[in-house]
Amino acid sequence: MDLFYVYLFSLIVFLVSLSIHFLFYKNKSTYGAVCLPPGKTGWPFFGESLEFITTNRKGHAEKFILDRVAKYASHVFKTHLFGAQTAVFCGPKENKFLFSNENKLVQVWLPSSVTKVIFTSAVDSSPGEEALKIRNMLPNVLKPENLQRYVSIIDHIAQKHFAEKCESKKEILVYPLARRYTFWVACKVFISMEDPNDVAKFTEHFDALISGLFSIPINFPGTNYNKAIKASKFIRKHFLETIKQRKIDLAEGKASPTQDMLSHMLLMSDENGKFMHELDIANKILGLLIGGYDSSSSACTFIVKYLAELPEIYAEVYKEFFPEPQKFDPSRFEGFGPAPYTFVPFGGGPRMCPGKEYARLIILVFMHHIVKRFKWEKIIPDEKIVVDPMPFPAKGLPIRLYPH
Ligand code: HEM
Repeated sequence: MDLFYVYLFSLIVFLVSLSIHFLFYKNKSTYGAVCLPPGKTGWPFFGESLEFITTNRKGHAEKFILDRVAKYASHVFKTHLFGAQTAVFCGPKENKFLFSNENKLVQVWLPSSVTKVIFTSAVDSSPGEEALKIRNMLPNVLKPENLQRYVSIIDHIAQKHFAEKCESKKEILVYPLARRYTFWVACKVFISMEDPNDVAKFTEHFDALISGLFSIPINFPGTNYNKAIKASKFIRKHFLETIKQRKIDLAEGKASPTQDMLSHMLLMSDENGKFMHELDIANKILGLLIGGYDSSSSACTFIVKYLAELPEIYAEVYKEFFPEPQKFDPSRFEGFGPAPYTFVPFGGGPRMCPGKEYARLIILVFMHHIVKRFKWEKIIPDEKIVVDPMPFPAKGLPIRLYPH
């Protein structure tokens, strides 16, 4: 599993570092001559983005980070990515520092190029305030009883996908299957969208958004960045229409208050009894889709990849994880786990991923369906891994299926 975690680790480091409004930059005038970490800020405007993107596309996302860690002999270095001065933090000590200093020494922040795609000018709060609202809202929307309600929906979608895409086939592409599955689940669970034509149209726009989100921010017709902005407008417009219709349906009793995240968000008020604006809701749903789509489908794909490479682990998974799963037996977690602050797939501290339980659920259902039905082997033994912005196998991870 090492490779996946290296990629995940570097992505986390990247996300964490991008989202830090670090005091070196923000409070320079207040603190006078601050001690900047070592590093280079590269070319004007481009900074080191081209090198970052190139190493990612070549499948060596970790190289950009590890080269600099070695060169500067430091787990903190400065660079310039996607139009923004950036400090990259890596290593357990540095993770601990970040996770325990949110809103004290560091604050959530996004490059303006990313904010321009995700949010609209009509939102007057900062990305930090937006993230805080999502963090406060999600536990309510994704609380265990709601997740429990979604299990049968998710299971139904997984069954449909495996029946349609795998049952009569000897070979399949895992990555497109995982993406299609996670996107269908999100469309249904977030906004009750299930018409195949709507979902397909939506997927196309969403893919354009994701691939332009972390690209060189040149807003010119034909660039990935320009396509991402257009896609984001299309998706938001669709969300707004859905939200308006849902309000009517809820008022007329044609929609259920618990049917999906959208109903929950519409009916949820803050401590002052204020409800969320329609545009606010549209932005939040878009943010959740961005946070959850690539990450979950990439995780599903890599689990399938590693289970093909590690048959002894597959055999254990097939037997299902624990001899007496219902028994209260905390000793099963004994032994040497990862050292603190070294294994942080969902981040840590106040910014820890608010979608982690939902993510675990959809990944688990996906794995349950594939493991229960098949054994498999990889068709391309050394398939290249590309990172854009999450890691994925360059040819989509073709596998040969062997039904049980
Ligand atoms: C395997 C799947 C996933 C992984 C590995 C993952 C990982 C992460 C990580 C590392 C962060 C922290 C980033 C930072 O500190 O800047 C994060 C934040 C976030 N994740 Fe996830 N995530 C996953 C799935 C999801 C899903 C399914 C959703 C939505 C339902 C989601 C929504 C979010 C949101 C909204 C944030 C921002 C939180 C904030 O800034 O306060 N994630 N995720």
